[in-house]
Amino acid sequence: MTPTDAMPRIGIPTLWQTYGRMIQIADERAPQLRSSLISSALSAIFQGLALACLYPILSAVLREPFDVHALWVPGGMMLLFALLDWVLRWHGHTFGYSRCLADVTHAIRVRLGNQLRLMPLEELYQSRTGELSAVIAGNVDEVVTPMGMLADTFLRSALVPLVVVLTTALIEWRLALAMLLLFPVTVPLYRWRKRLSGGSMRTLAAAHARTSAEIIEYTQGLAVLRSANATGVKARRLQESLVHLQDVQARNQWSGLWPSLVIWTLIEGGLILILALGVVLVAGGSLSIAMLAALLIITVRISEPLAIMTNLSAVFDYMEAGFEQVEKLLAVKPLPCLQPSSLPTRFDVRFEGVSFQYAGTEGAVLSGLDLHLPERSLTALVGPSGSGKTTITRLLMRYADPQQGRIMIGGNDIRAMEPEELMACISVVFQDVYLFDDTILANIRMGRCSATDAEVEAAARAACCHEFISRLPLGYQTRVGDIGGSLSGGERQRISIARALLKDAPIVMLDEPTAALDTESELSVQQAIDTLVQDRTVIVIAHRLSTIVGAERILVLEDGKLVEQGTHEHLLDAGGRYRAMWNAQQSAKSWHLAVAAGGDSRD
Ligand SMILES: Nc1ncnc2c1ncn2[C@@H]1O[C@H](COP(=O)(O)OP(=O)(O)OP(=O)(O)O)[C@@H](O)[C@H]1O
Repeated sequence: MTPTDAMPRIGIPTLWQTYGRMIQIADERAPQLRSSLISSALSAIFQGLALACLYPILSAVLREPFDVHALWVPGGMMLLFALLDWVLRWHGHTFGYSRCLADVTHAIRVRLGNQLRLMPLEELYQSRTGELSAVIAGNVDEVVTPMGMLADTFLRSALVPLVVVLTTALIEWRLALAMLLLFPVTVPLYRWRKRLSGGSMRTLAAAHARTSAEIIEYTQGLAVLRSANATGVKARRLQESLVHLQDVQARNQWSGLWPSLVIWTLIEGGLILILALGVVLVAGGSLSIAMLAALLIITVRISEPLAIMTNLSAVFDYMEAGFEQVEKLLAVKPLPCLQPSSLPTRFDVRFEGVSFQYAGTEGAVLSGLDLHLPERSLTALVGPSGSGKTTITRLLMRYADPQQGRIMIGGNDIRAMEPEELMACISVVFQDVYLFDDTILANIRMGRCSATDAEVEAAARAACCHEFISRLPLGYQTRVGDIGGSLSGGERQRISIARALLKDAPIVMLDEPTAALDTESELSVQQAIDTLVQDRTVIVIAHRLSTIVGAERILVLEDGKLVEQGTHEHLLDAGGRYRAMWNAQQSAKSWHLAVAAGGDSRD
C-alpha cells in the first residue's frame, strides 16, 4: 500500500461527513471539540443578533426629535449580545489554546507510530519513507491544526448572516428580503468551488509526498550516488518531482484563484445591487434613511463572511485530502493473531508445506516447503541468488504470512504468537548494520531496554567491541552520528552482535554478517558470532560455502524448493547441486590465487 496513491474520492464529502471525521479524529478529545464548536455556533448567533440591533439603534438615532431613551433597549441588547459573543468566542477557541489540539495531534502521531510497528512489514516496505513521513508529519498537521479555527470560521461565516437576516425579518421584512438576495448565490457557489478544488487538493498532497520521498532517498543515498558518479541521474528524478510539484502548485493556484475572484465579484455585485435597490426605494419614499444605513452596514458586514465561506471549501478539501491519507494508513490491518495465543517453551523451527508469493508478483517464491531446524543446532541455508533464502528468514519474522502451510516455533504456530513475543524469540544480524544516531551505549541497549550499563558492557566485551569503544574519547557515550564513518564495517557489525547478545533470544538468524568484511575484521566478527550462537537455534544464510562447512545441517534451496540437505561431507559425497556449487567456488578461489601470483588465467 502506498499512502499517497489514493484515488480521488468519488463525490464531494458533505460538511456533515467532514464534521464526523473531525469528531472521529479528535477521539478522546471529541467532547471538548464538540463543546468548542457549540460555543462557536452560539457565539456566531449572538454576533448576528448584535448586528441585527443596528437597525433599531439607527432608527432611534435618526428619529426627530432625538430621544436618548429610545436607545436604551436596542443599545443594551446589542451590548448584551456582543458580550455573550465575546465570552463564547473565547470558549469556542479553548480547543486551540488549551492543550487539546496538541494532544490530538500527538495522539494521532502515536496511533500512526503504533500502526507502523504493527502493520505487516510487506506493506510497510511497499511505502516509501518520505511518503510515510509526509503522512505522519505533514498530513497530521494539515488535518488537525486548522480543525478548530476552520470550524469556527465556517460556523461564523454561515450563521452570522443567517441570524442577521432572520432577526431583521422580524423587525423589518423588506430589509431582510433585500439581504436575502445574497444567499441564493452562496450555496451553489460553495458547491461549485468545492467540485473544482476537490481533485486538485489531492493531487497536490500526492505531489508533496512524492517530492518528500525523493528528497529523503536522494540525501540518504548521496554517498552511494557520489561513489557511482550517478548523482546527476538521481538528481534528475528529484528535479522532475520538484518540477511536477511546481506545476501542480501553479495549476492549483490558478484553479483556486479564478473561482475565488468570480465569487468575490458576484458577491460584491450582489451587494451593489442591494444598495442600488435601497437607494431607489429611499428616493421613492418607501424606505427610511435609517433603514438604508442599516442595510448598508449589515450587508457589507455579512457579504465578506459569505465570500470567505464559499472559498473555505478549498481549505476543507486540503484537510479532507490529509484525512484520507491518515485514514488509509490507519486502515492497514496488522497480521491476525490466532486465538488462543501461545508461547513456545522449546525453540526448534518447522516449516510445514509453506508456499509464499510476494504481493503484486507472479509466481510463488517458495512452494510447499518443508523444513525442520532442531533446537540448539546450526543450520545453513545455501542456494543460488533468488532461491528464497532471505524469504525464509523474513517469513519466520512474520514479514507476511504464507498463503499456504504454517511455520512453527517449538510446535506453536507463529501466527498464534503476539508480535512482541515472536520478536523476543529471534535475534537477527544482517550484513548491513543499521546504527541509530544515538550513543553507542543506547545502540547496544536496543537489544534489551532494561539492561544496566554493566550488562551492556559485558555484551560489548563478549562481542569483542569493548576494546575499540574504550579507545573512543567519550567511550560508550560517543554518539554514532558524531563519529559517522569512522567506525569500520567490522566494528559496526560487532556492535550489532553485542545488541543481539544482550537480547539473548533463543533463535539467531545470521544473514551473511561477514560477507563484506576484510579477513582481519572477519576473524574478530567470527569470534563474536561464535559467542552469540552458543546454545541457540541458529540459521545462517551463506553464499561463501567455506564459512559453513562446520554447520550441523546444510539446506540447499533452488527455486524456492529444498533440493538437498545434510552435512558438508554428506552433500559433497552425494555429488549433487551442493557439490557443483562447492566446486565452482573452489575453482574461483584458485583462479583468484593464480591471478594474485601473477598467472594470467585459471588454465
Ligand atoms: N519484496 C519483494 N517483492 C517481490 N519480490 C521479491 C521481494 N523480495 C524478494 N523477491 C523475489 O523473491 C525471490 C527470492 O528472493 P530472496 O531474497 O528470498 O532470495 P535469496 O535466495 O535470499 O537471494 P540472495 O542470495 O540474492 O539474497 C527473488 O526472485 C526476488 O526477486
